[in-house]
Amino acid sequence: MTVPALEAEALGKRFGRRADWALRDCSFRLPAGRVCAVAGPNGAGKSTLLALATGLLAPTEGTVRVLGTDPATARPRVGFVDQDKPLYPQLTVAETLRMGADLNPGRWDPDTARRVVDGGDLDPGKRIRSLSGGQRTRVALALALGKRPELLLLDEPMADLDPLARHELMGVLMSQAAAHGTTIVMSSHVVAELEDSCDHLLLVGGGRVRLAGEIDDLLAAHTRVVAPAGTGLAPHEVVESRTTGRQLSALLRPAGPLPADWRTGTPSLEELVLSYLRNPAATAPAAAPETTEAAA
Ligand SMILES: Nc1ncnc2c1ncn2[C@@H]1O[C@H](COP(=O)(O)OP(=O)(O)OP(=O)(O)O)[C@@H](O)[C@H]1O
Repeated sequence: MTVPALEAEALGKRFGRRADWALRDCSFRLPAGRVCAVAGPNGAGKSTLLALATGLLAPTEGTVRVLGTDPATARPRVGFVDQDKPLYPQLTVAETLRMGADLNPGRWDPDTARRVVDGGDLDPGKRIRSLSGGQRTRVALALALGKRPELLLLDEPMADLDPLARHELMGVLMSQAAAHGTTIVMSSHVVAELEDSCDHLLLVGGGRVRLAGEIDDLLAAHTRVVAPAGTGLAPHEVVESRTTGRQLSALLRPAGPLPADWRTGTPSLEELVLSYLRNPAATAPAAAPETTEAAA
């Protein structure tokens, strides 16, 4: 079995003894080489999970292993772009990239870093403090990618980019993943945006991992159905059901063949995610071995 890129075991974090848990009972395994979406609403625990993986936060309970070791040891092999994109405001773009090269001797890939910066027509002589939010994101991504990380952790990387820049930078990320087998983990609220790029999902809600696994497997395990109101849905696992007039609509995990007179369809990733988030009591499907496993 290959070493997972990220592995959490009963991981939990709370900020202070009396505080609520920001993240709790979080267990999953992300194989290397995947592009993984970390989705969930505001305050779900996405940033906390990424900060624990970088070692910037210490767990209150449980463990997280990164590239087969502890987060501090793995740090030289990990790139991280924080939601706040911390950069030195007084440095120019060129000086920032030089700093990236100095901090990563033997690993630094100047061509990739320059390609990311050039894609935004950024003047290398401009100071970081005079850049827009989206331009800073571009520099932060250039720094993280120039490091040639084996694992790239991105917290809301696309939030302040315009649609063109988003598309272009997503392309850069995907080509990096394909060329170097980089594992990418990126958080976002916009699930539809991740559907085309990501092959794995970690859905965090209320501080717990609600769903985890290969997106294709998760979608294939669920069916959208429309049946006459009052239809019994047993023995199927119901994630969500709603009756409007004479019609019952539901998202199920079928336990066997469905009646031929039900209308059925495969949900979109967004439908799946929203159904689980609207229904906190819905349980996750059992994970397949050697894919991301949730045991929340
Ligand atoms: N430094 C901190 N001190 C105290 N509480 C914190 C701290 N950081 C996060 N929290 C709390 O932990 C919980 C999870 O926050 P987190 O930032 O991980 O969520 P998130 O899913 O990234 O949210 P968003 O999508 O809004 O960025 C929230 O209730 C938040 O208030």
